[in-house]
Amino acid sequence: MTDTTAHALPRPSPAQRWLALILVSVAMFGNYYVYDAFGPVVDLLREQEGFSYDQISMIFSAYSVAAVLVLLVGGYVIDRWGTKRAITLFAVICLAAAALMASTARFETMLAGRFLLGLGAEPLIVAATAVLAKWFKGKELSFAFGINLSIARLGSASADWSTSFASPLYANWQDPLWLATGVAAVGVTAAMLYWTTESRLEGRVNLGQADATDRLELKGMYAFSASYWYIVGLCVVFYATVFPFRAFAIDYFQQAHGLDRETAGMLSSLLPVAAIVVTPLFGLWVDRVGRRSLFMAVGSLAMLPLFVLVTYAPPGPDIGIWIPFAGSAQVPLTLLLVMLMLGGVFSLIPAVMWPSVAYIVRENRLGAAYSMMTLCQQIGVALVPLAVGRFNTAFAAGPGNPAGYAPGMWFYTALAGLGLAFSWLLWRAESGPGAHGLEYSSGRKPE
Ligand SMILES: C[C@H](NC(=O)[C@@H](N)CCCCN)C(=O)O
Repeated sequence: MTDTTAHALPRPSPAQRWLALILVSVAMFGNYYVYDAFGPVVDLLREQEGFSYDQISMIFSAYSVAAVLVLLVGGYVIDRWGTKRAITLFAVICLAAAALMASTARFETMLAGRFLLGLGAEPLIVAATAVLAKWFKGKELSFAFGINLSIARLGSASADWSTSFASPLYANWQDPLWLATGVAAVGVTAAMLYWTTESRLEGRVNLGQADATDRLELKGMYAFSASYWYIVGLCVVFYATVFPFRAFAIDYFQQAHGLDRETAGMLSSLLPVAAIVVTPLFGLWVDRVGRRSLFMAVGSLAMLPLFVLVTYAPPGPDIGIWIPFAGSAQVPLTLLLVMLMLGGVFSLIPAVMWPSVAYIVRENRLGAAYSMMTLCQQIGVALVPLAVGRFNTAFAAGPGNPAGYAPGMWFYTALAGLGLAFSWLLWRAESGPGAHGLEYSSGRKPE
């Protein structure tokens, strides 16, 4: 179909747009569920299969190594195959990865499974973004992105909640991973339904053309401003702290704080649950008042004491919590407050940080800017768990020696300090003459 013929067609109706959004979001739900299904079985792999913390960290990092490699070529696949085929292909890769990880407790197989997951999951996120741009461009695009991310985070929370609603499966390490494979199959089904939907509507509605994927080319990166690189720095240390902490959190709460798996799962789920609810609200607030770099600095400052608190502060009284789908539990006040604070930071920083790039980088370089940011993010997320695993092993962390987890927590604190330094540098740059308007609601200094 020529561009002129496409423009003569009507834009998709709201019902058609929302159907596309739901299908793509279910595919993302499956993606995030599989990613986070590994954390709740860490203790079982250690106890039943004799995995060391070093091996667990390597498995976790294999995702990011694959992500770094695939981010360099993922855009080409999407361009060549089109979003509807690409999204299905990547969802099938996630399904194969989930099945491989569930199939056997051989270290090399698990490593390969997690690597395969990185090859499928990261370009699936890129393809999902391209799909939303196609259907929602000029119509509630930010809101659609927000809903998509909230449904994806529901996948993360559900993986944590599975320690409650699927507790009989946790008699062994394998069954929870088969459940994750089932969820990945639901994701593939959603991706295929999306393929059918788009194919049926082709020639009947004007789906326009998502902007050609602005590929990641290393030449030209020097042209990005210092403010962009400060945001990238914050992105790296922020996610390299939060994602590895989440990966080890359920095991950590069990071993170092004596919680049972269900309670540890519920506590860990507070992070994505808070983000589901609060991220869009922070987004709306910041759009209204601006002050983006200040908000990032405040988020970084709030994160700084949390890992020290969780290590050294007295647990305080037990508090009853209730979470839908997971049930109720008694959790120590200190852990509850720390997780709520971290949930707040996990809502605030992503809500402000990702959109801020759009104010700093020219529109035609945005794709490359986001790809570079994600690539750097994944390098950090690959390296930090290896370091934390090394600390845990070297200091013999375990239920008999909870103090052995402290060096890992100090490492997270050091990263949070680095995040504060990056956001302070950004705030300083954005308060001076070369500012990009991050501090203004409109993104521009009022005349
Ligand atoms: C928006 C952001 N997404 C990412 O950082 C992805 N590159 C990695 C997602 C890993 C799966 N849980 C986010 O989730 O905040």
